[in-house]
Amino acid sequence: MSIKGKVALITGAGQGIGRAIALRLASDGADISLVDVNGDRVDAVADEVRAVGAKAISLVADVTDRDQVQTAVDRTERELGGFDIIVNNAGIAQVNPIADVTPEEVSRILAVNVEGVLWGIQVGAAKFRELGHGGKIINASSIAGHEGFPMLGVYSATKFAVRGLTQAAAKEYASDGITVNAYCPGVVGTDMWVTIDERFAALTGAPKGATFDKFVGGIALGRAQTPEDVAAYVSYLAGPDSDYMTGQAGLIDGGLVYR
Ligand SMILES: NC(=O)C1=CN([C@@H]2O[C@H](COP(=O)(O)OP(=O)(O)OC[C@H]3O[C@@H](n4cnc5c(N)ncnc54)[C@H](O)[C@@H]3O)[C@@H](O)[C@H]2O)C=CC1
Ligand SMILES: CC(=O)C(C)=O
Repeated sequence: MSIKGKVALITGAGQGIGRAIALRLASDGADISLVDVNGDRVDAVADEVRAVGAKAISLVADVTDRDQVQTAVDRTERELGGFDIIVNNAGIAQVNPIADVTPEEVSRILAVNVEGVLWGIQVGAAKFRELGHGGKIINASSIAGHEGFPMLGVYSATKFAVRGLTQAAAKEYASDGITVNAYCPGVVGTDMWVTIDERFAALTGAPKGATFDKFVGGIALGRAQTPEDVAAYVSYLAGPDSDYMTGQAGLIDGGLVYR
């Protein structure tokens, strides 16, 4: 079944997993609103989406600012003629042992990974209600939202928080015909993992690439995940085949964490 004719907004769409989701939902038939703090990157992805044959707009917005999220959702509806799916994908990682975490770091990662998702849920659901129809809200959690990893403690806390928000929102918005689910990727070879690996190397003296290889070594399917692997699951969550699913945070990690 398809999402042909639907409009999807994706945050953090300038690269990595967000870019792959945009291209996948465009191939599935949706028009795409691409949101990121990096305007050049999101413009380039919009060109790629148009090459697939979908309509695309690129919007610069910081998900930590509710007003900017509101403007992005309003412009999406106005410029693409609807609003049906929001993917709250934008996120950042931080690597630090709990002993060394600073208040500034905590504030920043909570703002992006938790508040950013919260505003996307709140503003997105309000727009679905205003338009008088249901919708799909899809949030980025992680394997780190199911299991705490050393040096990734605060990041893990934010991704557990996304699962909590997803469950609560699923219950609050169910009667509006809005479903709320999360995706929990494993080890995806994006810039985020380059940064994580470099930071582990700097903190522990591990050779560059060793931390990434160690995580990948634990994956039952024997390879790192691609952004397209994640996008395939988000395609299911965005489409009608998942209409009877809400409040879930599914692991899509090649068999790394078992819950
Ligand atoms: N890469 C991985 O292995 C995994 C990633 N994830 C999650 O998937 C999501 C996407 O990750 P990646 O594509 O790997 O990351 P990435 O670092 O490659 O891309 C993130 C994008 O989000 C944008 N962004 C960052 N802060 C923003 C803000 N305040 N407002 C708007 N846009 C902002 C960045 O400019 C960038 O384009 C994140 O939520 C991440 O935590 C979850 C599990 C594994
Ligand atoms: C980047 C990430 O989500 C990890 C390490 O689970």
